[in-house]
Amino acid sequence: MPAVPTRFVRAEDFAAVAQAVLPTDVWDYVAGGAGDERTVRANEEAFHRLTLVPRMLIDVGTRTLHTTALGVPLAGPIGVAPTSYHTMAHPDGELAVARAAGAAGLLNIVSVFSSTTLEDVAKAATGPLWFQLYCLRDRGLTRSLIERAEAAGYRAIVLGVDLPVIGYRDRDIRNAFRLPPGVRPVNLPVGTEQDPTLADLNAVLVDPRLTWQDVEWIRSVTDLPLVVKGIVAPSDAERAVQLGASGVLVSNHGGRQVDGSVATMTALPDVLDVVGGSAEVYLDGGVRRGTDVLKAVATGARVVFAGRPVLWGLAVDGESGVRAVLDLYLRELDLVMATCGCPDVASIGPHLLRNP
Ligand SMILES: Cc1cc2nc3c(=O)[nH]c(=O)nc-3n(C[C@H](O)[C@H](O)[C@H](O)COP(=O)(O)O)c2cc1C
Ligand SMILES: O=C(O)C(=O)c1ccccc1
Repeated sequence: MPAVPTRFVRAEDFAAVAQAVLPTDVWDYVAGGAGDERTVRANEEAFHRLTLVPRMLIDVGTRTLHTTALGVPLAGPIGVAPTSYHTMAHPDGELAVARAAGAAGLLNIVSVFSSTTLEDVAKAATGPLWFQLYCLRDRGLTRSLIERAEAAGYRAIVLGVDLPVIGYRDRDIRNAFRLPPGVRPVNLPVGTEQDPTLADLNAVLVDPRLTWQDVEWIRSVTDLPLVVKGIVAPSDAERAVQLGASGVLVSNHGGRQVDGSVATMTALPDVLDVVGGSAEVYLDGGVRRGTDVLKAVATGARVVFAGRPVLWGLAVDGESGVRAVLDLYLRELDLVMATCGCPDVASIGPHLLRNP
């Protein structure tokens, strides 16, 4: 086990310490969501409503959590969701997260709004990386980012489609939140002299006129598999797959975009009904415990991703804090698989759910 105190028994134990060490406005940026934060809570509550029906007298003496995503071997069906500006949380930022995810053998999705260049993250990484892109107003720049990700060894493009503009986030508005000094979107050509709000930066760069035609264009300019992130409507998932997406990441951006948006675990079964046979389906939002991972995988998710908990670990203790958070997910998942009668990921199925 990593060198962190045993008071960290669950991922959420890192939240309280992270809150204590981060500046208030940075904590609010990470923790907060859109509006009254009903969807932030709904994501977690949807997991709580699902109940498990463990199975007994199955040989679980030898267990493995191994799985794959788009052919990439992984130590488990949990990964790192893309989040912006990791050096806000810890000076080692994205490098610490990449090292921790690699050491754990887990998939790491790197945000285009990283505060470390995508090339430097790739050099530090020892495990698989996917690159999360927002389509920018400047299509030449968008294309060059895809080419840089290909050259650096990223194995998929994850196109974020749920952020035409940044949602109405009460906490950030109240705090007039701005990027801390020295924290910049270094993949992108923006000056270092301004003192922009996130919404300003976003409005300058990200294209709010994006449509399905642009998804086709992005699909056409790369040989990397395409994952569309930020979908909750089954018809949107269907269209993404028709246009050539290999995967769909069911996400409401951690409740940060549309307050009142459906919880991701509520949306997941309907998305699976439509595209589950033809694409891999992933989920994020409110995944906090090994039981949550099990419930999502039992419903049909290939891999689930954690956003805020990774940032809590990063704020608390850099690389080893992230490693500790990821290890908690794996350890909890291993034990809940054993106690539910699942020796491997393939044996996790809807038979374990009370309301499949
Ligand atoms: C501080 C923060 C920054 C984020 N930045 C991005 C981003 O740059 N790109 C992206 O696709 N999603 C971003 N997200 C959304 C996450 O990828 C993910 O959908 C969400 O955090 C999952 O919910 P969870 O935090 O409850 O695990 C961000 C989320 C947070 C909390
Ligand atoms: O804060 C976010 O959730 C996010 O996705 C984002 C996107 C662009 C710039 C900064 C943050």
